[in-house]
Amino acid sequence: MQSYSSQGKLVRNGEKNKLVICIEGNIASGKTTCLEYFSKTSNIEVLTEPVSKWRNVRGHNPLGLMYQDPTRWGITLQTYIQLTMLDQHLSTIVGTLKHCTEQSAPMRMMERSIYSAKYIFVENLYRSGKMPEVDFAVLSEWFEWITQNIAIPVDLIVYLQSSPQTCHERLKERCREEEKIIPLEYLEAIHQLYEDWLIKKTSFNVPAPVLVISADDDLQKMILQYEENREKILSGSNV
Ligand SMILES: Nc1ncnc2c1ncn2[C@@H]1O[C@H](COP(=O)(O)OP(=O)(O)O)[C@@H](O)[C@H]1O
Ligand SMILES: Cc1cn([C@H]2C[C@H](O)[C@@H](COP(=O)(O)O)O2)c(=O)[nH]c1=O
Repeated sequence: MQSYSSQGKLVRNGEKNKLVICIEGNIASGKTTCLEYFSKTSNIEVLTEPVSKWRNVRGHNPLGLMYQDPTRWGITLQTYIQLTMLDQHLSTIVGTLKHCTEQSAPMRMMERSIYSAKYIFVENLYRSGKMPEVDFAVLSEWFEWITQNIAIPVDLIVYLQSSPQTCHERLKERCREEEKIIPLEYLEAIHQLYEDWLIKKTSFNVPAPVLVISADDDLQKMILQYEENREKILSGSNV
């Protein structure tokens, strides 16, 4: 079922009042770990990034292909990520939902967003000269059509701000096969794009207020920070 917002955008019925929190941050900054922590809270629907789809679409691995040859496969991966992110934003299917007494949780926490896929990763491929102009133009046309015609509400962005060095260490520890070739410079470029977008606010539209949590700490200290910020996060506020 669908309806239209006052701006004429397509809206998924029943989703109008759901609070949407996006957890943003560099690769291996601790987003999934954060989502796993909050998944223990009642009435929160948790949606992690569909990385398994990006690693296996009908037997193909666009994530792996992109890291091997970004110029050839960047558009393929990013087109698919844009689709799967849109699907996540619009999905009415309940994610990891603990102790939820309602049919659909009043709050959704999701890992990244269609916005960061475009403003961070597509942008990085393009700026680093690894995405041909025509691929960037086609992806941009798709993104603009989607965001102009479909309501993709986000109420709060939680930015896990971490140093690229920390991410590099954690990435090596996590040891995802496709990511073994990621150099520190790649994480530095992603970090800079995140900082320009969410801290300096000089690059692209920021679709929601931003709550910054420093994410270089060990797990125990991160949990303390999540508890200190719990009320803000669950009320969708950064103040
Ligand atoms: N605060 C932390 N301190 C140390 N290691 C962490 C911390 N948070 C996450 N990790 C580990 O770092 C790796 C990346 O974390 P993950 O949550 O998967 O990051 P992301 O989802 O942002 O890519 C995982 O191996 C995870 O267990
Ligand atoms: C959104 C997005 C992600 N990727 C890549 C970056 C990482 O290798 C994985 C996601 O893993 P993370 O630990 O959750 O950061 O996917 C990409 O290349 N393009 C994108 O738009």
